[in-house]
Amino acid sequence: MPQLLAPALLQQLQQRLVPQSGAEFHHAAIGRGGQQQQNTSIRGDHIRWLNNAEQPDAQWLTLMEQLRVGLNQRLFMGLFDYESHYACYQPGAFYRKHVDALPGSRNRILTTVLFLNEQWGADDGGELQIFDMENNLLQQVVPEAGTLVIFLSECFPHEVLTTKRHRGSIAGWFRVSNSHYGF
Ligand SMILES: O=C(O)CCC(=O)C(=O)O
Ligand SMILES: [Fe+2]
Repeated sequence: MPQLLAPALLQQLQQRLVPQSGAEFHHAAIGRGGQQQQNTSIRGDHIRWLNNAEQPDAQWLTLMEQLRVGLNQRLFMGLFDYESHYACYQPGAFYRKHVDALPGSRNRILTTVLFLNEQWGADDGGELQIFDMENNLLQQVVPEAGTLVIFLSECFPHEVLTTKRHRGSIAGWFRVSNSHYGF
């Protein structure tokens, strides 16, 4: 989906990627909970989780809350909550092919990626490639400001190609509550 957001909100979200904005980024890890580890051979981005007590984070989270309610009403997806982080990829960074949810874990259901980069060029790299479960390339998405990508977390392996420019995005996940299963 290109250009979904109001330009003013997009601009404010872009500002949060500027190092002087006061926002602290840290090296992203892979795995969850106690199994988290840094592995720069798999991903090289720096992240910061969005905070509902700050702007413009709250505006983005409000939009995603509206989407969550809409999806639940129309598609009965039972989405329980949403978490998201800003991600900065410096030149040379990438995120190798992965899925955002382990099959069967039923925690992360739907992935969103909003891109924050103005005038991305054909030679800038950093495209998001999306595959099916047989490893066929389905889409190659240019990380241009305002484009929002949404896909089922368990079903679409994806990869961020090595970027030649600073590359900003907000990745997020609609989740179901694990405690809703097994009763
Ligand atoms: O920034 C992107 O294009 C996607 C990042 C990603 O796949 C992730 O954080 O899981
Ligand atoms: Fe991912």
